[in-house]
Amino acid sequence: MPYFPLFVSLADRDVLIVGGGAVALRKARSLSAFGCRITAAAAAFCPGWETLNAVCRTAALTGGEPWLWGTPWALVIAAAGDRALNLRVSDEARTRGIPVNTADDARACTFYFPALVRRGDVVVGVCSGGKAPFYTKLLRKELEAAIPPGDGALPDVLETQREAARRGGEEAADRLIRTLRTALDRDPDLSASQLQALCEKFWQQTENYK
Ligand SMILES: C[C@@]1(CC(=O)O)c2cc3[nH]c(cc4nc(cc5[nH]c(cc(n2)[C@H]1CCC(=O)O)[C@@](C)(CC(=O)O)[C@@H]5CCC(=O)O)C(CC(=O)O)=C4CCC(=O)O)c(CCC(=O)O)c3CC(=O)O
Ligand SMILES: NC(=O)C1=CN([C@@H]2O[C@H](COP(=O)(O)OP(=O)(O)OC[C@H]3O[C@@H](n4cnc5c(N)ncnc54)[C@H](O)[C@@H]3O)[C@@H](O)[C@H]2O)C=CC1
Repeated sequence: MPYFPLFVSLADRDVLIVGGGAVALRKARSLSAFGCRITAAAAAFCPGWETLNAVCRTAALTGGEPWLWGTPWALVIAAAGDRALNLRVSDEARTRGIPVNTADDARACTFYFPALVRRGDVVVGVCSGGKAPFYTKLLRKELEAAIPPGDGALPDVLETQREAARRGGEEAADRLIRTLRTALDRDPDLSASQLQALCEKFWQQTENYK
């Protein structure tokens, strides 16, 4: 059964990552763009953690340590290189009703970590139902190439165009987006007011626009 992509706010929420290797770091990097506070706990941390705004606690763990569970975590990621530790962390999180991702066992996950493409507020998450992460990774690379970098500027300006887009119809609305993309492709530094002006010009030139 496929998993439903639930887009939730992590702003100002606490996330626990158990593990300090490359896999834990990749997940921490992905999460750090979403405004959560990250606490990582591991016996050792690989290079790269120092560039992240994460609280790193160095300790050999069994997963049942009371100090690990004193915080109301929004999410828990079990990504240590120790299967027994990851399973214990997964159990402890599930007992508390906390969504948990277990990096070495798809069956011990209550949610999967997606491959991500992010352009500002535009977020695409890819998942293969836990079956083929290397396929998920390829799809992510293809989507990276398909979604222009400038798309991150679109939601803020298009938010102001919803009524006009409804009145203009779907075909015109699609053309408006392509027009803005072309402009951003030429000049990625266009300001919000310049984009707004382009929208107004677009509608003035659009036939049948009432
Ligand atoms: C269930 C899941 C749980 C979870 O969320 O971690 C899971 C589980 C496992 N992954 C394993 C291996 C690999 N995972 C990757 C890569 C990624 N894995 C990610 C997600 C997920 N992986 C979840 C399912 C997602 C889905 O439904 O598709 C991505 C999308 C997100 C991220 O981790 O950031 C990220 C790509 C990000 C990107 O590129 O954008 C690579 C490739 C690489 O690293 O280059 C390999 C090596 C190749 C291989 O083995 O296939 C193993 C075996 C471990 C072992 O044998 O030691 C398990 C355990 C198991 O399958 O039970
Ligand atoms: N889901 C995914 O995307 C992938 C998952 N994996 C799995 O993810 C896990 C981690 O992989 P890597 O980061 O490459 O491993 P790694 O060996 O580089 O790092 C393991 C980390 O776990 C910590 N650790 C291990 N036992 C511990 C203990 N008892 N107490 C505290 N810390 C402990 C180590 O200190 C280290 O920080 C492995 O189980 C691997 O099989 C591997 C590839 C991709």
